[in-house]
Amino acid sequence: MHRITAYYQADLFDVAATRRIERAAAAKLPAHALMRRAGLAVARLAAALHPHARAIWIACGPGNNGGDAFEAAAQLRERSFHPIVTFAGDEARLPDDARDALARARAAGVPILEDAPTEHDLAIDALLGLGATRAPEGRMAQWLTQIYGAGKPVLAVDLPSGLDADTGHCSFDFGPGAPGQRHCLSLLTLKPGLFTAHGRDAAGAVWFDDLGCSSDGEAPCARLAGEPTFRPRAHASHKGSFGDVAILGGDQGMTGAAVLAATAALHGGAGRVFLALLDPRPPSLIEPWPELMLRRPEQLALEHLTIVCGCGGGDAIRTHLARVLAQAPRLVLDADALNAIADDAALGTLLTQRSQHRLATVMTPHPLEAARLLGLSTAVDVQADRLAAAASLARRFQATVVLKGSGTVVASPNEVPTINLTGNARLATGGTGDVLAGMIGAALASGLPALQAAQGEVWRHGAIADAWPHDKPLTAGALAAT
Ligand SMILES: NC(=O)C1=CN([C@@H]2O[C@H](COP(=O)(O)OP(=O)(O)OC[C@H]3O[C@@H](n4cnc5c(N)ncnc54)[C@H](OP(=O)(O)O)[C@@H]3O)[C@@H](O)[C@H]2O)[C@@H](O)CC1
Ligand SMILES: Nc1ncnc2c1ncn2[C@@H]1O[C@H](COP(=O)(O)OP(=O)(O)O)[C@@H](O)[C@H]1O
Ligand SMILES: [K+]
Repeated sequence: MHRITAYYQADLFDVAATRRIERAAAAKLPAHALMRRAGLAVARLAAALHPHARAIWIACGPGNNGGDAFEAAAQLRERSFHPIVTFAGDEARLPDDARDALARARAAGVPILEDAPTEHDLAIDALLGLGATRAPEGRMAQWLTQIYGAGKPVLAVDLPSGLDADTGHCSFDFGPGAPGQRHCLSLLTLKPGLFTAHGRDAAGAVWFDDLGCSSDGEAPCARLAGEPTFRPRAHASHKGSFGDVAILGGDQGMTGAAVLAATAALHGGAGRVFLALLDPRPPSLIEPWPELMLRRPEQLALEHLTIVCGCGGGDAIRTHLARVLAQAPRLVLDADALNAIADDAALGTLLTQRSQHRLATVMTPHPLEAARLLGLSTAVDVQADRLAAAASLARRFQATVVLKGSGTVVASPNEVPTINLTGNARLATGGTGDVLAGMIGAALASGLPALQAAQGEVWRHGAIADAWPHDKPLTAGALAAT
């Protein structure tokens, strides 16, 4: 068993694959062995995290997720803890493994109660796991509110109950947990829903135990990206070795977005950075950055540059897009460039054709921009299945897609998508997306392929935010200059 961190690379499996892995594993083992292992893992983690917990409330549901926790209750009782089980199910309809585990909990002397205890030191959420088919209601919903709203530590078995394992979509509002308060032990496989959309808030710290079973032969539906490899700079290098980036954006009133992308590209290591503002009379925003070189948009030699296009672009970006899409060898499309493409099928076709000409493209939509590109009405439709949305955009436009937000997804045609675990809600402040676009531009300019550039810079952008001092405000300007 180990804790999952942002540094860790791992395969993620959806519910269908996990079910197949479970069946294959169970077929090779004696009856109930898998559930005993699962219960033991839960008990060990609970004891390790909260060795002094007196009252441990274990809320068990009607399926095998509850079964895992009956077994954990028996194991905790044998270790001299005082678990109290409440059961939201029908004993006569329990699956075989869970019925056996319930008998073991009773034999160990664990009280099985109807009502939630008035107080607890630790709650174990085992109401629903992979088999959740609808929103928890009635007693289950009430217990979940008590478990996640009490401000007390929670350990979720396999999944926070009601969290969709494939998508991270929640049918129950878990709200945010205090740091260190929520833990989730994922069993047999790691599931993508724990790491994106609402998953990170609901689960808190994720732990993994494969129960001694192999997932070989099953294809992962996604991967945790893990830390990118460090790219050393050769001593024998010069500014031409790291490429030229041009930022094309910054219409009237939005020049700041383009300046943020430019300064991020500069600090991201680009050899030279050109700033081509769309605002014909820009305010003197760039004075603190003498390294930036100002150009008119039509002066840019597109065919020799890495272009970051669209930050603060407004409507004015539309007149430049056809030329940029046709000529730029390496291109990051952000913000208003994406909105323009969503509105204009001819631009969409030019974008799709780039891959045939071996021109590298990274698109960096937030959920609403992704929805527009997919012809969906709201960001909620994208958030309902972020992996599918990113993969669908990558396929449609034959480009690398960075779908931003908690658990940023990076997808490329014919590649397993990755989920990034760096970053936090302090990034939810204006301009941080422009900074990311500039960073990816610098990585593309240095010669990295689109997918590698996107994965690496998404990781670094989030890692900077994670390391940000708590007493210092995180602004996009400061982030760009780091
Ligand atoms: N077998 C083993 O050895 C191992 C099993 N493992 C464990 O098993 C878990 C999967 O178990 P599972 O398939 O039984 O599904 P689980 O999530 O417990 O519940 C299904 C039940 O809930 C019900 N139900 C659904 N939604 C509901 C709602 N909103 N409100 C109320 N009821 C609702 C649903 O009823 P139905 O939808 O059919 O009406 C059905 O009765 C997995 O997550 C892992 O913890 C692993 O540790 C490996 C070892
Ligand atoms: N809650 C969050 N957790 C992790 N990252 C976040 C969160 N909120 C925002 N971010 C990151 O911050 C950036 C915001 O980008 P974007 O939405 O384009 O904002 P803007 O247009 O203001 O630059 C993205 O990289 C996104 O992934
Ligand atoms: K659960």
